[in-house]
Amino acid sequence: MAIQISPSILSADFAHLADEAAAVSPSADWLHVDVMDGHFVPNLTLGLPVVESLLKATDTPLDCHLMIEDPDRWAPAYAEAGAGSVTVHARAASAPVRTLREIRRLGARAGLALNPAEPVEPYADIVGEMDMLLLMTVEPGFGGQSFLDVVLPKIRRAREILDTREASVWLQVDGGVSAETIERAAEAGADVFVAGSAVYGAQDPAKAVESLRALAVEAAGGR
Ligand SMILES: O=C(CO)[C@H](O)[C@H](O)COP(=O)(O)O
Ligand SMILES: [Fe+2]
Repeated sequence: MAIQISPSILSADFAHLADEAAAVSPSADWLHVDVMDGHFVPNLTLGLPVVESLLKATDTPLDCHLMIEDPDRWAPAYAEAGAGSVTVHARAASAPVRTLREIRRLGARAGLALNPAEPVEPYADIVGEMDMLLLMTVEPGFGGQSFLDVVLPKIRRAREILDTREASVWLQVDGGVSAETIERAAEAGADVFVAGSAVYGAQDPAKAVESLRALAVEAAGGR
C-alpha cells in the first residue's frame, strides 16, 4: 500500500478553512477533519455544516475522524454528505459493525479508531468490516501533543493482523506525527499518517506534507 498523508485541519486557521485546505491540496492525499463534541473528548471543534462547506471548497477527499458520542447515530450523515472516509471510535459505538456497514453502504470508506490503551486483538475478527484501522498515538482531544511511543508495539501487532486477515485495510496513525516520529510509525507498519501541527505549523504546509511522505516511504522500505 502506498504511503498516504492526511493533514489535520485541527491546527489550521478555522476562519480560513478553504484557504487552509488549498494550502495542502497540491500534495495531500486526504484532508483530516477532527469532529469533537465536547463529550467523547473534552474539546469542541466542528460538525456536519462545516464538513458540507469544506466539501464544496476543496477537491481533496475528506477523512472525517469522529470523536463523538453515539457515532452510530451521526456517522452516516457524514458519509451521505460526501466524506471520502468516516472513522468512528470503537468505544463510542454501540453497534460498530452495523455502523461500519452503513458508512460503506453510503459510499464512504469506513474506519474504526482505537485509543492508545485500547487493544487491537478484540477487533481482529471484524477487520473485514473496515477499510481503515486508526490507532491513536495521542489521547484524543487536542492537537500538538507528543507522539506516544508506547503505541508502537500495537502498530506492529495490527500490521500482522491486517496482513494475515485482510491486506487491503489501511492502517492510520494520528497524533504527534512529525519529522521526528513518522519514521518510527512507518517502520512499525502504519501507511496513512495524520499530521496537524507538523503541517500547519510549517512555513510551507504543502512542502511539509512532501517531506513527511519522503521520510515515511524511506522508513517503510517499499512495503
Ligand atoms: O485526532 C486528533 C486529536 O485528537 C488530531 O487529528 C491530531 O492530534 C492531529 O494533530 P497533531 O498532529 O498536532 O497531533
Ligand atoms: Fe484526528
